[in-house]
Amino acid sequence: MKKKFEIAIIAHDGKKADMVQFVNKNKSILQAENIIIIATGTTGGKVETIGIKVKKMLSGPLGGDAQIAARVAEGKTKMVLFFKDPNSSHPHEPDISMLIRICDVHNVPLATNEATAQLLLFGLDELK
Ligand SMILES: O=C(CO)COP(=O)(O)O
Repeated sequence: MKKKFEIAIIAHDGKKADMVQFVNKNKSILQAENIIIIATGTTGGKVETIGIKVKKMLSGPLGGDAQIAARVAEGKTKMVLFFKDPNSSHPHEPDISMLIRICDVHNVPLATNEATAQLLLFGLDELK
């Protein structure tokens, strides 16, 4: 558990409060010294308010999901925790689909809801 392990967190507007709560709940796991957290812009800004260090990408609609997809493709991001809102539509849906596809192409663990995200964090030691 010494090698750097980059985790991306992303939340749609309707799920941002859940994400902040989730990150807070999992602080002890996420603040391990080798874990780097990156996020889409607005999600990252919210998570920073609880004292978590986050490297912020662009906001989702401006290309943040696409930037994270590129990092997955390059082998930099090793896990994606994405709290999608299934009840809202997004102008950047093509970027969201691209991110999901790229995770599948590169066999990178991707959670699209909180329950799965929790299981992935509990399984983190298996992956590192
Ligand atoms: O739109 C998003 C994911 O598709 C999230 O982006 P923000 O965190 O910038 O709101």
